[in-house]
Amino acid sequence: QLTEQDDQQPQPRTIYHPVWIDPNSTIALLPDDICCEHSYFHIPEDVVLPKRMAFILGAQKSGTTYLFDELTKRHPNIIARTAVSEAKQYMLGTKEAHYFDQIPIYGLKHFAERYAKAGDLLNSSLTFMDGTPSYLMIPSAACRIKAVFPDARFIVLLRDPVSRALSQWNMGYLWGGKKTAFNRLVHDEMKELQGHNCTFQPPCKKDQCPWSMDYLFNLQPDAASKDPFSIFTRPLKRMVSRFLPQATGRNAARHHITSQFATRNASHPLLQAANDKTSADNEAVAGSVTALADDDIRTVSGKTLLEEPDGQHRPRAEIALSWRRADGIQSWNSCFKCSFTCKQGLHWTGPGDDVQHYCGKLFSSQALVRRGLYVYQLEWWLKLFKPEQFLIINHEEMKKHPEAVLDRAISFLGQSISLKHPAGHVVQQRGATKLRSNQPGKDGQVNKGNLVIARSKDGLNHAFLAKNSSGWSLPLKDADALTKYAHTLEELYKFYSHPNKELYRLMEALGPSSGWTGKFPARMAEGKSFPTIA
Ligand SMILES: Nc1ncnc2c1ncn2[C@@H]1O[C@H](COP(=O)(O)OS(=O)(=O)O)[C@@H](OP(=O)(O)O)[C@H]1O
Repeated sequence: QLTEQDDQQPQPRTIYHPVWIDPNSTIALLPDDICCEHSYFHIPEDVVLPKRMAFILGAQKSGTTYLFDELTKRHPNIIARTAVSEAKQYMLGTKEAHYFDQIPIYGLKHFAERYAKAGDLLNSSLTFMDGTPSYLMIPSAACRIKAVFPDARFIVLLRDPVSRALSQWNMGYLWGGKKTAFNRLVHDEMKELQGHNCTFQPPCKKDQCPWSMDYLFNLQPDAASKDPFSIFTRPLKRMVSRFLPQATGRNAARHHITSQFATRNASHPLLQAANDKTSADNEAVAGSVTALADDDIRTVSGKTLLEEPDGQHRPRAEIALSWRRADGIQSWNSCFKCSFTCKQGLHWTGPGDDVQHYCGKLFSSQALVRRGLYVYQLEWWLKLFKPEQFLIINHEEMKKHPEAVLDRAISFLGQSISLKHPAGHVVQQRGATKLRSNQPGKDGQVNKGNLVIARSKDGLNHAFLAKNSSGWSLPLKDADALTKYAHTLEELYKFYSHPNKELYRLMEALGPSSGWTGKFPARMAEGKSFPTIA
């Protein structure tokens, strides 16, 4: 019998693609990994998608623009999407689609159509590229890409996380908006991370970290002297709730799954080697960390909070675990949640989703510090894709040997390096706006090698406008930044030394085919990386 509804026009069939996770995978998803479930979206049946899709995933400020431009300008078979207009060529034009990292998401047709204007999507000799550098740190983006392009290829450029952070801060500074000091941003983020148990980092020895009490006294003497403990309240509350005997059912369940995860994770063939090596390190730090963690808990509560309901003390080692990477950052995802960039004014994600929850409310979206925790980001991507789908490049190497890196990237994308044009050449792609040539710009802007340095006072706009060759470098807005923030930079180098080590171990586990070589520089080359405004 026909109902009123059946009488209506047939609705287009909506297929939501939950993200596919290999049922045989030895890597388990945690409850906090649910953002994959929230990443579903509609794939229309009639949408035509590129047969071969590749992404430069990040990291932001690691030379992604240079690489993207060189690949798409100099290789006839590596195709960027078309620009809407020449004015928007460089920002959100051809390079950064920002499609998989936003909610609400536009229809896939919207994503595909600008690629379709640039080349035949079904031509399997063409590789289409999206160079959005925030994808790497957004777990939900990985889920979505998995649903649409499970066989995509990924290029990941990684730069020393400290100079990367400074470069990002400088861009924001130049970009306008709120001019917050670099050390202030770092400090706030560190607090935020600790508040979410998202740091492997041992709690600071009081006077040794830039985000320590002493540092805060210097930075904000008024606030700190009025209520010194307010500074630590939130992070410690989290710790307390985690270890209090009257743990909620959720916490108990979570703990159970966490242990399972640790076991399953350790048995994953890819990560096993890395984990084996890491565990010795973890054991080494556990003791000192335990004492510090204990201290902090006691300080806040005024009593011992480590008692089990039956009066037993929890083993110290278990507390220490919370600061260890394997358990402390039990899931990269839980420390980034299902973060997305929210498009302003729109409030839709999907059935039952709470948009606000995923829109940078839990963590600051700037993520100066988090963006540099590459190893955890990569582990997440490696949960969803095969290692051979990744090429991971040290930014240092690209600086020194750009042509060799380009060749490697071209081969990795399955293209022939014999078709690569010399530097400065622009392949005219179908439908693409003509790119400007490699000539020095107006207003004293000069090309230095492949880097464009704007010498004008309002550096950013000019740097963008002057971007007449691949890659771009922004003048350091605050010429004294390196001196002013020397202490914070120094502390950041210490902070990253552990995750960097873990990164190198993961790279070792992946083997030479990952593309990774060398290490990050131990210090920033003074005055070299950051030109100042003349
Ligand atoms: N060929 C080459 N090799 C190595 N590094 C290079 C290259 N070209 C540009 N750059 C440096 O890359 C920084 C900009 O990175 P991105 O293009 O990824 O920035 S962005 O994320 O798109 O905003 C930017 O860093 P800073 O100058 O420190 O800001 C550029 O100097």
